[in-house]
Amino acid sequence: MTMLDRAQCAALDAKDPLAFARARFDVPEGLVYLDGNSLGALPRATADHLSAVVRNQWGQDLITGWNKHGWVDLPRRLGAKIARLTGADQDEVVVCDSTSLNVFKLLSAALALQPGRRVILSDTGNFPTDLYMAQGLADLLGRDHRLELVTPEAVAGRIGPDVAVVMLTEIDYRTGRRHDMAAINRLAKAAGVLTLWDLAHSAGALPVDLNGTGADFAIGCGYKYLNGGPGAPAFLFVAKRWLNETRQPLFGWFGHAAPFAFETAYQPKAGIDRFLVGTPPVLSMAALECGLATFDDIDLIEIRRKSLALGDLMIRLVAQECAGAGLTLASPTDGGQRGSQVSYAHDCGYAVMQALIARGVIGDFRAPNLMRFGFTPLYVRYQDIWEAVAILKAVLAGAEWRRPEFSQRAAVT
Ligand SMILES: Cc1ncc(COP(=O)(O)O)c(C=O)c1O
Ligand SMILES: Nc1c(O)cccc1C(=O)C[C@H](N)C(=O)O
Repeated sequence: MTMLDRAQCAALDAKDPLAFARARFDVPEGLVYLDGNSLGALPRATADHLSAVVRNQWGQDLITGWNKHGWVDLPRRLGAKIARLTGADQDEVVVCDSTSLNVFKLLSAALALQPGRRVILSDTGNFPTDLYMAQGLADLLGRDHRLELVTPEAVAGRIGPDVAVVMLTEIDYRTGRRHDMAAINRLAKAAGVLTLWDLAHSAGALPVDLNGTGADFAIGCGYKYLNGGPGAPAFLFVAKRWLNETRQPLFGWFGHAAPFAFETAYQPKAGIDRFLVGTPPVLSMAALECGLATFDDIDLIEIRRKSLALGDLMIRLVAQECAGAGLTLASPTDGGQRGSQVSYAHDCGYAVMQALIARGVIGDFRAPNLMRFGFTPLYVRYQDIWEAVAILKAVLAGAEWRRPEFSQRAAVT
């Protein structure tokens, strides 16, 4: 294979059809940001928009803002934008609460549709909060419900008549390995099993086709590829066929048929609104609105194409520049099996990542030994990958990562 150099990476940027989108973000000068899979970068419009919402809408219009500025419609308005990114209809998605809470709500709703089935099936690589919420719910239900974990490869074979729900994260947060959503949905449907997908590492990173593949339920994050800011509200999807069949157990007034009638008895609203609980966090939603606007006029096929090209480039450059330096690729080499990140195992991965961050290359570390690099095609350039690998090579060749401060674990990694 021919050697790649910086000039070739620059040439890829020069003909990148998504290059214009970087101007939609404020990425600090001199930084290579490869952690948009954990926290998306700041959209250029967010600070002014938030300031206007605070000063003009809240400051001037006070309580009248709920009607005057459509604050009350934000969960549906933003949900409709996420629907476009996830292959859903506009009335099937709503923005609310956190991913964890939405797991609880939708898993409860799904289990209630499956009397007589007791198993929640997931895989050992799933993100812990999803597993914890399922364990908590199974405890609460106390009717022999249980969470069963198998390896990702064994999920398809385990789908069967005792399984109520198969709950999976499409893209593994550690390795970027991708589940075949269409195949799992097909198998599940044939066995009478419902599906609940976590799209935290999918939404905004690759085209998702919830309805086309027959998904039943899904949830996802607003602060990763959707660029909604730290702690941005999450979203949830319920397929139309279940919308009025299901209820979730958190009977909050925003899910009530007539919240401002202030009745004492709960009556769920028709449609997706019954999955709302309480008052929407308007300022956080205003930030997420700007995050979602970064996708305006952008084709997700282009995003996927560039995301895979960035990942392939990283894999090729690391093989070329860092051979024998103790890195083992932990992500699929086949792009079709991979999300928008590449991870490497290294015995001292945490310290190496801290040394990289100190030199302006921001990725992250996941225990026990994985260094993660995420690619956000709207603002990551091919030259950034060159830069990241050149710095990785220098860090691995030197001794700076052995400095004691780089081994001290921070509270949040
Ligand atoms: C797959 C997945 N699900 C859920 C979460 C987090 O959920 P929450 O936003 O409720 O903290 C994350 C990351 O934080 C994640 O990677
Ligand atoms: N949600 C996060 C947080 O509150 C602090 C630090 C990181 C996160 C993350 O999103 C981590 C992320 N879900 C992961 O893939 O590991």
